[in-house]
Amino acid sequence: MSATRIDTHRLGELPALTLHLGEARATLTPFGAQVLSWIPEDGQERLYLSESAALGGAQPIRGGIPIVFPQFGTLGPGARHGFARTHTWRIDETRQGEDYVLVTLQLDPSLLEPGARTAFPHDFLAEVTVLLSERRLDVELAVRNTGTAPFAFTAALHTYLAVPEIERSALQGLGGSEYTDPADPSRWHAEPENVTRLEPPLDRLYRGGERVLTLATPTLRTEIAQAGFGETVLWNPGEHGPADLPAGAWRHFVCIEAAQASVPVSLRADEEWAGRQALMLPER
Ligand SMILES: O=P(O)(O)OC[C@H]1O[C@H](O)[C@H](O)[C@@H](O)[C@@H]1O
Repeated sequence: MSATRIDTHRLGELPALTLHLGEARATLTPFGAQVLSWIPEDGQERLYLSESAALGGAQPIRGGIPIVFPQFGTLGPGARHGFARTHTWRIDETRQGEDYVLVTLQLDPSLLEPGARTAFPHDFLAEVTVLLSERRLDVELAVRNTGTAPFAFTAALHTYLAVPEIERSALQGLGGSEYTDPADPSRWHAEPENVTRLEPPLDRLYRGGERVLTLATPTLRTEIAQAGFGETVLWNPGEHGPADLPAGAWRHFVCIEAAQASVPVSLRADEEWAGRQALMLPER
């Protein structure tokens, strides 16, 4: 039996929780319901967090697993990538079993700054569940329409995976899919190769989600699966990236995002949608 525990602490200005299960651990903050670190039982950090990430509770945090909701990118009238990543979620539940540790966080309109509702004036309950087990981390985003009228949204789990050197990393499992530009999903291209070399700048949205991807670096292999989300986005800005990435930092991560971006999710009153991403150590 593994020892489980949840520690509370601070990261910069932000409150944080670290989930422990034996040697495995994951750290998250209620600001954005964002996972910031996942270290599975092999002791190797799998998530990238920028050394220049804003940890003041006002700006989005560059790294970990940002929750994108209710708008992916600029595909709508609201804030870029939505308001979920810049609001503090309520911790709804923490639970520990013999082989897991779980935290659930919630966001609803009562927690939003007034301006955030202008572009998305709907009644909703969003729930993020972070589940740590010895060899995997599961993150789920569930959204319920708690109002009386239908609404639509786009969303993603914008996961930053750490790689020692992006030039020596590859992603297996996308062969046979089609991809497009996430900012303008109109023209689609075939991806004939099953092993995608990661050559930034990279910004691609792939159709389909029912597959297991393997991120392979000279020293680490991580498997990535998703459900509910029908698309996968690969992103790395290359050397001309945003200001909250130090020089050269682009070489040390790739975003592999479980997304629902080009096709919005529509929910009628009382309907719920859920999407998940699992990060896993390969079978021994
Ligand atoms: O800088 P951010 O708002 O966090 O966005 C970072 C990136 O997210 C996604 O992957 C989009 O496809 C990119 O076009 C965007 O640049």
